[in-house]
Amino acid sequence: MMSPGMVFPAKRTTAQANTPDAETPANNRTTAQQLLPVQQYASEVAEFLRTHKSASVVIIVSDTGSGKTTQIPQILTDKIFDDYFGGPKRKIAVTQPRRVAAVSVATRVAQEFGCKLGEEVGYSVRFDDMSNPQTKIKYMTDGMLVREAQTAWMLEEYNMIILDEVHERSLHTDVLLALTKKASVRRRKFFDRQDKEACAPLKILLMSATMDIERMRTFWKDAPVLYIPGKTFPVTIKYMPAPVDDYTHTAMVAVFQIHREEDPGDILVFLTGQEEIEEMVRRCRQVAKSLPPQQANIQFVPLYAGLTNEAQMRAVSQTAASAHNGHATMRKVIISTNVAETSITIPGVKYVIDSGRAKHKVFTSATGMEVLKVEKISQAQAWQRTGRAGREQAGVCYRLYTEADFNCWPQHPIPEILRCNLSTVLLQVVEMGIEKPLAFPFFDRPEEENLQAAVDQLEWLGALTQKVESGDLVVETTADGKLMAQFPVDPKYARCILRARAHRCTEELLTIVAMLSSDSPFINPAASRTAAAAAHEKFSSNEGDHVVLLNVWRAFRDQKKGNVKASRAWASQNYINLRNLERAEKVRNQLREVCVRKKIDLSSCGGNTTAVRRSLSEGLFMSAAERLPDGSYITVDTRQTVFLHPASCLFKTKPACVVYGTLIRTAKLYVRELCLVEADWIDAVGKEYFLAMRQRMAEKLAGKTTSAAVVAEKGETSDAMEVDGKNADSVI
Ligand SMILES: Nc1ncnc2c1ncn2[C@@H]1O[C@H](COP(=O)(O)OP(=O)(O)OP(=O)(O)O)[C@@H](O)[C@H]1O
Repeated sequence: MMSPGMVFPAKRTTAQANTPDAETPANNRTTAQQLLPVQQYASEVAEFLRTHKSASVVIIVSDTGSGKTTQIPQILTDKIFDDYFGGPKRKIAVTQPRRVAAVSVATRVAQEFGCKLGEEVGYSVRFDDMSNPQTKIKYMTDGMLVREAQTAWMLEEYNMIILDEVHERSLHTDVLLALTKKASVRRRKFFDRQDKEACAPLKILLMSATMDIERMRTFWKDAPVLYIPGKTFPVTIKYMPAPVDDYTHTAMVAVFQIHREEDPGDILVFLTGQEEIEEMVRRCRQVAKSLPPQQANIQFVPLYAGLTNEAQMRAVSQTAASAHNGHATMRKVIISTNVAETSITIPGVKYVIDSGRAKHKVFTSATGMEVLKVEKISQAQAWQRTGRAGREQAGVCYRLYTEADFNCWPQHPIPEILRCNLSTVLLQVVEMGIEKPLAFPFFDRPEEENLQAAVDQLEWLGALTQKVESGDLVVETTADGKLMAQFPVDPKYARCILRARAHRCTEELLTIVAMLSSDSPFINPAASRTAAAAAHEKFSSNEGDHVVLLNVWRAFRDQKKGNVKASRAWASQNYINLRNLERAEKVRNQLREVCVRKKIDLSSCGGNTTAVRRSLSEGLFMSAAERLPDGSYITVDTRQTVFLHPASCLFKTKPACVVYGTLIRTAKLYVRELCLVEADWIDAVGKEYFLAMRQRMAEKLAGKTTSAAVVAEKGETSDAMEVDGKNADSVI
């Protein structure tokens, strides 16, 4: 709907748009760039910003694929904007909710800009920075910008922050919405006090194809909106005539039907999670083996957040094999989670298959549990997925749900901030000097109970103290909390590293936390599962999955003393993914740097893995489960029934007490990344916590407090891994 302040420029032709004048950004773009709607309206963008020069925030909305992410930042580097920015200095941060988008878009824009990646155009994602002080356009994950804000919350380094894909309402984007609002007010004050050199005003630009414009405008007090019309290429939408029971099976049928019947063009399939994707890739490869020779030109590539940067980039870039040059070519099928949902262009993709589902975090403050669940997506997300087709040519999107179903979905996703454990982000916010986190101007305020739960958790972890002053909750980070905030990991793992000082095993904990922050080091090829399992057996441990990771790391490190060739041979013999280990090594080096910088004692326990488990127990005591006499497991704090995940090395040994890294709900509530601990250890650090939690649960049961579920557990939550395959012979 049109709203006041929204500009609909008159349709322009390419020729008009490219007429150079002093008011129009210089046009040295390629023809492909010039054809993009955003480039055709470059002079309107300039006019819009000039008109609203004094506004700290502006909004640009245009269709998916029209050129917001790649073109707007480039246009803004033009010298005609010197006046707008208050001088020639230009540094623009463009945030993305996901790593793969930040890296792939930066790579593309560097090419278009004609520079080496990491120079004028760069990126910064967790554990990987390709930028330098001269970088003008820095694509970065929203999480990285929040991290930078920890040391400079006014973001003085930047003239402009572009919050891209703002519709997605990722946790960090929401923090940045509030933070940039505060920073822009403060910087304006500095500027007006003539401190112009020190701090230019901060400009904020919000972009998306599918944002809730009215709400954004309200939050920003009537921010002006520029709507850029125009599409790149049409995308035909096809719905299912009736609901499907098993979307992975239906997706597979659709893939092979497209391959058989439709024109060349790559296929992007949206599923929900790593296991489901790997399983579909495996089954597809199996089916592909029995295709007639003339149809054998098909390859399957997984894409999910846990893959290394390199593996992700391979999935999203056009390989020589899948280049469509007019001849019968290899058809690439990318099977992805929602990491490919926004911003990125995967060259060659003509068909999108959308399962209509994604794995979301759901947090219940009553139990303190954050669980990953498969849920239906929102309409905005469905449109973003559709938008991955039609970027280089006309496309088709197959929606594996009915139109009637789609029409009932919410328009926008539930913001992550309302559905996740807030402790990590709260620690960052407090470290920025925000002492009253409950009064932080969140775009959508998390329930007070949820915020309080996060503050409590951080207090239990020893990261902060809290007190009530004049009716406000005031928090202060402890010395340990300040250190914990330095590590780019969940505070509970930062606490494990800090506890390792007392047990003299910081080196080992750095390894484990780095390995947990990277993808699995194990390879399990379908064709040689038994051989792989036998090879992995030598790293096994009856102390838990963390010690297994440590064993792999130690074997890897010993191998590294030999030469590269020997290292490769070792990895291949042992079904180990060397790349993932190398990534873990990089992460480890960064964590170690934090220790060196902060003078955290670095010690090793050698073979004494009890020290390692003890450190883990002291960081993860809030995630502990114990065995009951009947062999089942419950969580120690809130007495929830859980199941040990079959992939854990402790699945068969059924220990009396464990701490765990993740909870995942499929048909059952599973705990994963298990470590064997003594009940006494967790009691020693968590006794008061357990008492408090049990008391709280008892009060709730007695109905003394109100309901605490943060998000109503709504929508279908079945996980495809648990659903029996149903026949769907033709879906398109
Ligand atoms: N890596 C790439 N390879 C080929 N073409 C690309 C690539 N990246 C971008 N493009 C082209 O640039 C166009 C604009 O992409 P861009 O990401 O800037 O659009 P957008 O408006 O930000 O889309 P979205 O809202 O989906 O993020 C794409 O439609 C595509 O034609």
